[in-house]
Amino acid sequence: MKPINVGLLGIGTVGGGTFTVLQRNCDEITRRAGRPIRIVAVADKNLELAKQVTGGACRLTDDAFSVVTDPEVDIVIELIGGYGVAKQLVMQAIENGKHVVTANKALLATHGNEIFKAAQDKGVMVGFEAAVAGGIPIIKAVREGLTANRIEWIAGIINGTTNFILSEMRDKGLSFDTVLKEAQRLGYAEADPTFDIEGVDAAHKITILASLAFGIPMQFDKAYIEGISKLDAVDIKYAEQLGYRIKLLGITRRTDEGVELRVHPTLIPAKRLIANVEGAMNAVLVQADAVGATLYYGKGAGAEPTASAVIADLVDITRMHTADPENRVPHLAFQPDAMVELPMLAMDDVTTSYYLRLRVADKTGVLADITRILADEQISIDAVIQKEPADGETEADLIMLTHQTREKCIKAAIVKIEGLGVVTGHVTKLRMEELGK
Ligand SMILES: NC(=O)C1=CN([C@@H]2O[C@H](COP(=O)(O)OP(=O)(O)OC[C@H]3O[C@@H](n4cnc5c(N)ncnc54)[C@H](OP(=O)(O)O)[C@@H]3O)[C@@H](O)[C@H]2O)C=CC1
Ligand SMILES: N[C@@H](CC=O)C(=O)O
Ligand code: NA
Repeated sequence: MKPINVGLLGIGTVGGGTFTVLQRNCDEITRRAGRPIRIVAVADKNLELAKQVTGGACRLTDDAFSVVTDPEVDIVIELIGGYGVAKQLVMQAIENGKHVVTANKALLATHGNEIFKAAQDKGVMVGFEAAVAGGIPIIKAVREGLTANRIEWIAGIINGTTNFILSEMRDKGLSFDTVLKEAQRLGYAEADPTFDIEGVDAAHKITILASLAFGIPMQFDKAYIEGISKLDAVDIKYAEQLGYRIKLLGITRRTDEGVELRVHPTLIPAKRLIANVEGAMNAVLVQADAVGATLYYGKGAGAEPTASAVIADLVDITRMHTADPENRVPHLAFQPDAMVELPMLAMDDVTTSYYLRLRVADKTGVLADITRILADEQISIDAVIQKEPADGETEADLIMLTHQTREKCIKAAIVKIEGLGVVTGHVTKLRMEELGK
């Protein structure tokens, strides 16, 4: 059977893993794809690295544009990253009639609408399984496995680096910087690790999932994003005492008023499976009307787990290569008037429960003042813990869990609470999600 020819752009962590797994499992992959998948060209700025990984088994170049114009290439795999040259390469590959596989969630979340439109017009496929939750086949699950369902919400631990940092800090008492360096050494972190830490990478991924789930265009610019850099170890401890774990979650939910799209540290009941996802592992919980809740768990980062998803797309495209473009699985389920029917919800209008931590004077009447402010904003309290002041101190931590309320109400209450003379400094606010019954 005639092989399908692949051009690989970028042979770093994921590119290297892809080359290795394709070679190692060559026979099985060929059998499953129905024909051999052959890497005919590799482009990387570092030719020495390319030589080392490939053993010189194919054409090597430092000019990625020569690969996307190469008439011999059927599928281009983009594993360079970023939105600059990667976008030009992907657009040129499509323009030249080549199918594309990419792990680049930053590129898709910000330019996906343009890329998928170009691919649709040209009748080529764009595979992006590796772009969300690495090796977990979540794109396939949402696009194909759950296709009968009306998806209600998706919540996921979709950044391995931050989950690894939170787990290692909690379990081993290691410092943030030490664990981040380890995540970089293990190849989990983005080229710019602030994308991981500040929640941007998770926001890219949840933007893609929201598009797939609700049939809306990618709207990364409307995502609310808060990372873990301001998370305090004391809140992780108090959350545990209250029976919760703090995880950086990407959440998207269809409500009557619009679509929520948000990333922030979130308290989750410790008994939920997803609360026990540790290290660089990812997990995505999908709530859908027919099937109910389904949970997908696995490695979201690293060379071979991500390669597994890249190669799954290669095999898919190889199988569908000859199918009529009109009858392939659509890239996304775009609906022309989805924007009107399903506007994106501003963060102020999102409803959730909250964990509040305040530093208060150890005086009578303090709690009454605070609860009055919350009541004025129609916020009801679920639980309160007041810590004893440490020896020699006159202030103590007060932790409150609220029932569901709107973000704008909690913000208004916090402004008033911070204005009380008995409250020192800022109120720490973390969001909570029950994620099931
Ligand atoms: N690492 C992971 O676990 C995961 C990564 N991803 C995504 O996969 C993509 C690749 O990530 P990763 O493999 O970690 O990144 P790496 O930095 O390890 O690999 C990228 C490679 O591309 C090379 N490169 C950069 N610019 C060019 C260019 N203009 N022409 C040719 N080669 C170039 C780099 O060379 P040099 O180093 O010399 O710049 C490097 O070898 C990114 O989009 C990332 O977000 C997705 C899921 C998981
Ligand atoms: N930096 C990302 C890599 C995979 O997408 C992560 O840590 O999850
Ligand atoms: Na995936």
